[in-house]
Amino acid sequence: MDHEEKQADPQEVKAQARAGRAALAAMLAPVRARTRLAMGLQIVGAAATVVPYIAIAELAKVLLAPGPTDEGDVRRAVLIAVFGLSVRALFGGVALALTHFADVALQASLRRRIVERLGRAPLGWFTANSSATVRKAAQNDVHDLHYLVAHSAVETTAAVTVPVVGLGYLFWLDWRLALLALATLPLYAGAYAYMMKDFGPQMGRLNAGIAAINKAIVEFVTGIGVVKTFGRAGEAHAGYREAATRFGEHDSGWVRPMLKLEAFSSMAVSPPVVLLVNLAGGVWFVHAGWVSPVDVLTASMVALVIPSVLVTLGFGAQARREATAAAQRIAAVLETPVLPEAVRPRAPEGHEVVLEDVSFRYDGSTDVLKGVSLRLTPGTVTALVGPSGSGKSTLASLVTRFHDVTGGRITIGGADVREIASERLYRHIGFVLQDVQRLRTSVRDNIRLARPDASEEEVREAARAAQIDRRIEALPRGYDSVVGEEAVLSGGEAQRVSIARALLADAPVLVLDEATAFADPESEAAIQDAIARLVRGRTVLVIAHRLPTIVEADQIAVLSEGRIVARGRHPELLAEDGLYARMWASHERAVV
Ligand SMILES: Nc1ncnc2c1ncn2[C@@H]1O[C@H](COP(=O)(O)OP(=O)(O)OP(=O)(O)O)[C@@H](O)[C@H]1O
Repeated sequence: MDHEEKQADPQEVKAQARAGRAALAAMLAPVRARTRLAMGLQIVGAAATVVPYIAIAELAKVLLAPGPTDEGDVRRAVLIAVFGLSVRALFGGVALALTHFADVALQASLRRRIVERLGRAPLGWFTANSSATVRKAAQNDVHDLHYLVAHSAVETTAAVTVPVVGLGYLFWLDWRLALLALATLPLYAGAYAYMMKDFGPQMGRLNAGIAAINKAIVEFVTGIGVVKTFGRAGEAHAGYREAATRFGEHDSGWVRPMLKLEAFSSMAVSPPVVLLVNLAGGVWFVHAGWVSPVDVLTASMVALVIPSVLVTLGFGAQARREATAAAQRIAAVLETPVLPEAVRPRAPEGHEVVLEDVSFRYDGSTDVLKGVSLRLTPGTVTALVGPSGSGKSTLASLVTRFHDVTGGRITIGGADVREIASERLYRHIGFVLQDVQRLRTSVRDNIRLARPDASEEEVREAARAAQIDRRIEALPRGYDSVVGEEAVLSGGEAQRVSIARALLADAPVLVLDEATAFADPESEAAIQDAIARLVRGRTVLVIAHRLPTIVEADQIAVLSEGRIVARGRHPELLAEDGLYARMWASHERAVV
């Protein structure tokens, strides 16, 4: 196991942090004005928080003063306290409402921008991985901004304003009282600075330790079958034990002393200690004749408020860190490459598909397809065959414009696919792929995805032709069953739903990836039958895995390492005695 603890390059970490802050600032720009207004209101509201304390002190002075109590003074003190509380509630409430409205607007606009951007992303961009990223960005990451926008700005403002105004009042009252209110803070700050001294690298080591333990657990669990079979449980445990021991050593070496220090520093700002210091010091001040007992009481109340600022600032910093990371992920999704839409779109005339000298690379350096030219005549089936990795799926995905070619061009009915408006393109071209697109909605809606206005009879007709109608009718709620919940479909069944969808869409050009392995012969025959119906009369490009499709195809294109190395019908290619004949021979051997 690798125990090397990788330390990130500090320059890189700094650049990352800068990029994160910039992404966050750009994302929050639309709500900045409202956030600032809310902070302004909150300063007034928070300053008013101190007013009742002062009013109570004044009231105490009035009540404790020798001689008869002046009712007018009492009433005035009470009114001032009520006024302070009201201003605080009103301004604080409006400030929070403003930031919450800003947050709702920001979330909605970010989600809209994500959807709008993804609507223009090439379909080839949508993989399982990218779907997870998008889901995380649209749900969790956008939500992670909530605390920062709706709460943090306003709460931090309040947390800073209250002690500052309170201290200002204490300085006005007596500077010694103000300093007394701050007396325990240097202890806290000193302990905190000491804890933070080595924090970054130590946390890195701690996280590396946890990662090592997790890795050992995953290794053990995923290999448990092999481990048990060969009676090696002891050895497998050793990896975990070693990782756990290292973690434990580090834990006792750094974390435990830190925890003691933490407890000490928290105690320095805890209410009992603050109260004790202020009252004890206050008693001394009173004896010295510097202040009155009522002033000591007021100062103690203000001193109690001060530590709360530390907690709120801590939360604020944490929220900012999380929001920064979230903003970076959202920014990445918002920068998803998009397929350019033609300014003056063209309409295809006819259904012939022509690939002219097409090249393609995923990564900007290696050509996966090199100078591929191919003509797909309307009403014929072209079968793509070739070894694994030769570029068959890539070629099919270019015809459906899941990606744009990096060289050459592809035309449908004489128009470059890049010049056809995408909505029109997908009325013209249908696809049934292995990685079957199943939506979490009713089977009916899955079938009529391309034609939402299709009648019930048309949906059923398509399902019948795709040989899936009886299976759907046997589902708990028939066509209303939700795919993935009530309708758990096997690979073969899902592909037949896709075929029904393509039949209903009735696009004249069809790209088809035949399923490789759906075991039972009944399902196999049903799919074969459904496909035969589907391809009839269309321009078809099929990634062929089944013998009948290949043998009966009007044209077979043999791909090898991104080039078409042979083209023709089955008997012609066999006679050429090249790659195709070799593939055929090994296939026959495998079948026999
Ligand atoms: N999304 C992708 N990003 C980067 N490279 C890819 C991507 N998809 C495929 N490739 C690479 O392109 C080459 C052609 O892959 P492709 O899937 O088109 O071949 P294939 O003939 O369809 O293979 P198979 O029969 O195994 O499905 C391979 O080297 C593959 O690694």
